Parts: sequence; C-alpha cells; structure tokens
Amino acid sequence: MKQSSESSAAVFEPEQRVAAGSAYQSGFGNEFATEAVAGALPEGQNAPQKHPLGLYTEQFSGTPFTAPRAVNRRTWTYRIRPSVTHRPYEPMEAKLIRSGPFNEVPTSPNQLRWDPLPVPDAPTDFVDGIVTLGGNGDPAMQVGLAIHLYACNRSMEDRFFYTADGELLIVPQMGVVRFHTELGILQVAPGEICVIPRGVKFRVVLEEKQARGYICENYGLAFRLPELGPIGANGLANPRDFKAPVAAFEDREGEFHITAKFLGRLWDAFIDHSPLDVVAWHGNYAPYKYDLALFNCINTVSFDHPDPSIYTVLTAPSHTSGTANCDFAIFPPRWMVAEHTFRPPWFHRNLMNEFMGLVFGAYDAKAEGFVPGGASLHNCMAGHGPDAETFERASNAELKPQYLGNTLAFMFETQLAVRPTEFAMNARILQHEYFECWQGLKKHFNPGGASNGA
Ligand SMILES: O=C(O)Cc1cc(O)ccc1O
Ligand SMILES: [Fe+2]
Repeated sequence: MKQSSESSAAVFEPEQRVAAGSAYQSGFGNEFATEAVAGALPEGQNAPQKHPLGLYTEQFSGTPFTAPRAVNRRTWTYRIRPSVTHRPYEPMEAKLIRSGPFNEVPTSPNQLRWDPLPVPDAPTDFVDGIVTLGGNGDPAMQVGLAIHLYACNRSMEDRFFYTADGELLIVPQMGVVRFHTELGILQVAPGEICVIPRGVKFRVVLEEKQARGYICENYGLAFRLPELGPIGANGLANPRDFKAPVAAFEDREGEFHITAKFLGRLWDAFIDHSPLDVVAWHGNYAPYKYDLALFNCINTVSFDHPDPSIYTVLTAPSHTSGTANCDFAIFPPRWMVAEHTFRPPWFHRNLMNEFMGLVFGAYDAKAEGFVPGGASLHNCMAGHGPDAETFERASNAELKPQYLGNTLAFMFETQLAVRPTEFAMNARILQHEYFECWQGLKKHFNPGGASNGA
C-alpha cells in the first residue's frame, strides 16, 4: 500500500491490529526479544554501525544504568525514526487530570465513597476521559501516586500519549480496550489489568462503544511481584501468567499529536508520523497485562480473617522496607471456610491508606452502596469495616463452606494519605451519606452474658 500524508499504511489494517493484539510473550520482567519484520533485530550486539533494514537504534531506560541487575530495566528499540523527530511541545489545557502535590482542597479525615463516573455524552477519548480522584506525593520527587478514573467513548487514532510522571496500572471496569504501544499491542478486558511503563507512548482503541476503569499512576519505584516468604516458590500471581506484547509497528505519516504528561502538566507536540514505529525490540522494559482470574488466592483453612496482604498482586515499594508506595491487592472469587470466625473484613484502622474499587459483583464488607465502577477511600487511621447490615448477617451466618463467586474488588494501598481533588470533593458522584452505613451498628455489650454480637 502506498505511503501518503493521509492516515493510511499497510500496518494499520484492523485485521492485522487484532492479530497483533492476540500474540504475547510470557513472563514477568523477562528479557524479551521480538521482531515484526524478519532481520529487524540485530544479533550479537545492540547498536550496529548501520542497521540492515535502515532502522534507527534507540535505548529506552526505565531505571538508572547502575540499578542492581535484578531491578534494572531497559529495552533496545529498532524504529523507523528516532524519538527526537517531533515539533516542540507547547502547554495544553489539562481538563480534570491532576498531579501531586495535591493541595486543591483540605483533606478530610472522613471515610469517602463515590458512585461510578458517568461516561460522557460528548466524544471523549481515553486521555480526555481521565478524571483524577486524588493522590499523594509529587511526581517531581518520584514519590507517591495519583488515582484516576477514566470514562471514554472514542478511540485515539491520530493522538498518542505518554507520562513521564509515572507508570500506569490500568484496571478496566467496563469495555474491552486495546493499548497500541510503541512496544506492541495489549488487548485488555475487565477482569484483566495492564501496566504501561513510564514514558511508553501509546494510544487507546475501544473494542466497544464505551470504556471505563481505574488508573494508578505510580510516581515511585516500579511495580513488581511481592516476595512469597513462607508461601514458597509458587502462588499469588505467578510470573508466567504476565504477558508482554510482540513488536507491532505503524508506518503512518500524517498530522498527529503527542500529549506528554510531565511534572503534572500536559504538553502537546505535532508529529508528522506515528511514534508507534518500533519494528523490533529486545529487553525487559515493556508493558504487560495479567488476567486476575489466574491469581492463586491463598487464605485461611482454619480460623480468622487474614490480613489482606495475602491478596497482593503487585507491589511498588517505597524506600522504607515493608511500606509500599502502592500495593495492588485484589479480592477475587474464593472459598470462605473459616470456622467460628466473623468472615468478612474486620473493623479496622490503618496507618496505610486504602483506596478501593469494584470491577464486578459485590464486596463482602458492604451490603450496598459500593457498586461496580464506584470507589472508596479510607485514609490513615479512619475507622472503617463492615456496614451494619453485613455485621448483622455475618455475625449470625451458618459457617458452612461458602463460595464467594460474583466478586472482584481491588485496593491501592499506599504509604501516604490520598488527598482528594477538588473534583472528587465537589462532584455529584461523592456519596455524602456514606457514614450512614455504620450508624445502625447497635450496642450489644452484656457484661453478664456470653453474647458475641448481633
Ligand atoms: O475493606 C477494606 O478495608 C480492605 C480490607 C480487606 C480485608 O480483607 C481486610 C482488611 C482490610 O482493610
Ligand atoms: Fe481496611
């Protein structure tokens, strides 16, 4: 097919996009190697004097050169043009995307909960559809995170995005989406997650009319698998179930724009070709996806409700050991078998800060009000736990083995208080009556009796 100044090129055929989106390389943080055209990946060296197919060589570093080998991340790319070939970036309007330091409004010590973000009626792509609920830290310090929601109804065709402020952990809640990235295509459905590393350029194509979900923009050290300790060599999220894309490139010329997020602001640059032009790459700095249904969930087979750290899928450490900048934990379908135990999450106050979302079904601590697409925030030392209805039911339930089927909640648990944005505190989706779900918790104290509650 001829090259023209229009948005057309052989590699942009829909069938080919889908074909490329279904091929993956397996493993977490592996040294991957992939070429979309035979001979595009040099052998035996990274930077040949002249590339045999006329590609440019560019290293893409996700950690300092000197990071310890186990956490060092970099990828060698072989691309049609190097990343320098764009016009200068100009500031652009940021809509509802926000970054640290989060200081628009005072941070309340109250428990907070939100209804799902409505999908806009106006044409809105993934980037314009990002709304920030809150965050902590500061991208300039590479500490903390932002918690965004996205709701969109248009694919990005001629627009590309990257954030230098952090990596993006994306949790779709509605609608299958394809992330067309510099390093290949990831198709991600609700029930799956994906991570786009800091700096990777991408555009988002909707497979359905609408898409919605949650994003953790992690300003700090990258997400990794948690240590397993006494669990042993297997369990939780197993490394081989993580999927990285194979190389897939666009050889497209036209009028395109890159939106860059840098130090909390958005910038726009004109570019006369698609920056998704990496024909081959090798390395361990790459986007990846994971199907949460593959999580090997470990739980009690005796008594008591364990700490939710057993549900950690990925952890982004801080510089203090055992204190995550962000733990990503899930509450997946599972058997509940604990004997003589109050089985739902207990009443709780926590040094750490707990943001939760719900992909589908119901969460076992809340009878109502926490709905798919909704969100809750229990910051440092805020009391939280089962609502009155759940306490009543679980205190009296017959404790036979029970399968908790229709449920997928998750938590971003973070070391610093999550400071809501002005939007989060003033939007109609804020549930001002959230506190009422606990007001029905009655006094049961009976100094003379053996009653254990409701
Ligand atoms: O609902 C929450 O608050 C999250 C949570 C879940 C759980 O199983 C135990 C403790 C906890 O904080
Ligand atoms: Fe909690």
